[in-house]
Amino acid sequence: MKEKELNKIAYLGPEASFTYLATKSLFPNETLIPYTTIPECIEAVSSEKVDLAVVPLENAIEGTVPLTIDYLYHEAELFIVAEVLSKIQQHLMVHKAQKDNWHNIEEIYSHPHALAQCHKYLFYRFSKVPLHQFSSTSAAAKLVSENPDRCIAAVGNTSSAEKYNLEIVEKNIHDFHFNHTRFVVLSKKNIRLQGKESEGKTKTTVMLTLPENVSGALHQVLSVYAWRKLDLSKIESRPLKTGLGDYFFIMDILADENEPMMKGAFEELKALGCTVKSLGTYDTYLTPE
Ligand SMILES: O=C(O)C(=O)C[C@]1(C(=O)O)C=C[C@@H](O)C=C1
Repeated sequence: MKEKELNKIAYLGPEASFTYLATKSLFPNETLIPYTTIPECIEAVSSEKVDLAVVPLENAIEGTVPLTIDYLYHEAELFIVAEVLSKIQQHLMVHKAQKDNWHNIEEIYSHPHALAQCHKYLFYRFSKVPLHQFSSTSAAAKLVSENPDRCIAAVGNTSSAEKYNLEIVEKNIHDFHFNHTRFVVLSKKNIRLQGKESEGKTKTTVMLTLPENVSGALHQVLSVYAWRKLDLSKIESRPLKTGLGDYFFIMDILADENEPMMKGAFEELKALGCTVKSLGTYDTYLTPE
């Protein structure tokens, strides 16, 4: 598929969310369409309302975004065609009408991942203030902008503060300095995003289940990769939702799925009784800081 055909891109919005910034950095000239939730973004690309969707997959402090991983395994037949890594800085913001009153904040709104990234700050500084989970950081900022009379705050980025005309009253409130989020670009087709300057890293994401009641099955799976010198950059398990103790594994391998060693690995995994689902091979992009 030629890149000029990929012109409608869904993202977790509204405008100014971290996902928006990641999407805009990779697709500056395309039509970006905001959706309220991750499942809505995934559904939009699955039903071909859009060509691609960009959603968060993993954060350096909070780990995997379960909704994204679980939808990719259980609900959708999609491929990852690129990943974008973004630096994340969280700030506390209020309506400009409340800027001198912010020590009396009564409620704080943000995306659950953003609240969790600032857990220590919020706990020590605003321990009695209720925290409300919202669909995104920018949706929380928009809510604050629509309520000038309420002394409420949002946690989010500087773009949200600018877009919704809010006052940042405390900067960099995330608990750990190294805060990055990994976003993935999803497509119905197993294509590779072309024509953009990538970091030069190639990655393949695989989801697999182990054969039942086989001792050492995970060890066998890891040896399939190990003797071929295929470098795993991530392994994680998620519940299969069929019972306690039932899991699927997500593995990222730093290689192209079309390499002979990778093809051999997939064949061997299947012969061992694993189910293997590849989400495709893709490149890594960075958003400018
Ligand atoms: O709320 C946003 O701004 C998002 O784009 C979502 C999201 C996430 O799901 O992790 C993205 C990056 C940050 O880690 C916090 C929130």
